[in-house]
Amino acid sequence: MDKFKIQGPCRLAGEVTISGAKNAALPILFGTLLCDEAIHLSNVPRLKDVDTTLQLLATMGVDVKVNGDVTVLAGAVNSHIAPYELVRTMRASILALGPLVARFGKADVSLPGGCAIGARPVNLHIHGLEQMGAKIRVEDGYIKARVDGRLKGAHILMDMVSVTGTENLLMAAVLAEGRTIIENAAREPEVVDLANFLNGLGANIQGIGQDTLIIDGVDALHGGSYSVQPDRIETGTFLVGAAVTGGDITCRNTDPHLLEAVLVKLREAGALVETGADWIRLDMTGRTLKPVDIKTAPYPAFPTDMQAQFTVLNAVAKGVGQVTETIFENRFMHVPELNRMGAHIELNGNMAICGDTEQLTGATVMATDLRASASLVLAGFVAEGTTIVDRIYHIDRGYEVIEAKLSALGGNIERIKGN
Ligand SMILES: CC(=O)N[C@H]1[C@@H](OP(=O)(O)OP(=O)(O)OC[C@H]2O[C@@H](n3ccc(=O)[nH]c3=O)[C@H](O)[C@@H]2O)O[C@H](CO)[C@@H](O)[C@@H]1O
Ligand SMILES: C=C(OP(=O)(O)O)C(=O)O
Repeated sequence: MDKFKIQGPCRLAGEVTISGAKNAALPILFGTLLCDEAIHLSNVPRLKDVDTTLQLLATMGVDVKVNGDVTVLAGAVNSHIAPYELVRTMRASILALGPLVARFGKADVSLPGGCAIGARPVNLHIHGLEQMGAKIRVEDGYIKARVDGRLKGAHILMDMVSVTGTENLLMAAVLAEGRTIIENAAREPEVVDLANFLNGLGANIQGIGQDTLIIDGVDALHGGSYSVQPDRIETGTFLVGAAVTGGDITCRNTDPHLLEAVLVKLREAGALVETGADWIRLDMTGRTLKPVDIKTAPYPAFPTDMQAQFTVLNAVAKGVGQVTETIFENRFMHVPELNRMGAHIELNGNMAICGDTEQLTGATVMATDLRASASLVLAGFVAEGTTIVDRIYHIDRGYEVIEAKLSALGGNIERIKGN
């Protein structure tokens, strides 16, 4: 297993180009299953999760060409099965369910395995599809969905805000007969990107970006081209990196409107933040980092995928900052590791109280999920001495060439190849 070796302290400064968003690219790639004509996608990040998705599509008979951009032709799909071997490495594989059952009337998708950040059930995905007429059994670890003919439009009230749940039902509704209304839909920018992509192929979705989506089903989608939106979480991670190292960075090819809640908190933390149409600069030179209270919640509130990075910010800042996690019940796996590096963070239920830290010191640390791993890398830049971050396959799932981007910004980080 690969590891990162980080020699701290170091300061991040310079320019970095932001990649396409993982959490938008994945649903869009699964959305190509809805259409039998060629679809050309640009700004697709080169990530482990994208490779897994392309592999999954290929096992179903989809023709996939990667040449910088990605061209997908799902004209000759010959399998409706998403097998455990691939699904276990990536929870987003559940997004095969809606498109397969909508277009082919059948889908066997392995239940995603347990994940470190919480139980993450998929009851809302299943219940919504049942309301649209699918018969669903869970058997041998697989969700098996069947429908005779087309799915039927339905009025669906989701009792929790679920990002991939909304995406699955949205994709299913696009080819269903009649009108589907999804209430309490997720409003995350990645849901918006998926909906815009589908409308570009001839879908009829209204209410995009709002919590009620109205979808009038169409008989078929046509081919087309789409460029995936910038990754707001990658952007936010780099910005926090500059904030905690007293740095000065500019993120290019990004969109400040996608991370307003994060920028508010970075300014509150004392950073100078400037934005343009497609760039964000954060300058912390000579400024004092202040702790900020954050509480994660569905968009447009503060994103759970930025919680671990802000926990590091609070650990490093002078004073006490409170981090409340309301989305996932087990998303503080980075806290004991940060404490091993000298942080003073106390866990109390879904709250982390981050006290004053004299100086973080390098240590060997292990992370169990993607953003936790990223937060440990940022902590390594602040720490005095050598930090080894183990199990970085989590990072490779979601950050494109992260060590190259961070090195170019002055981060002293190298990958140690494992077996
Ligand atoms: C690939 C992708 O886009 N992943 C993102 C997506 O995950 P994901 O879509 O899995 O997260 P959800 O929005 O579904 O989860 C929100 C909450 O709803 C619960 N829930 C969800 C579905 C369901 O059927 N039943 C249920 O109880 C979950 O356990 C969780 O407590 O949104 C999360 C919340 O913004 C992000 O952290 C992930 O990065
Ligand atoms: C939790 C995340 O991803 P996933 O839903 O794919 O596990 C994430 O992107 O932070």
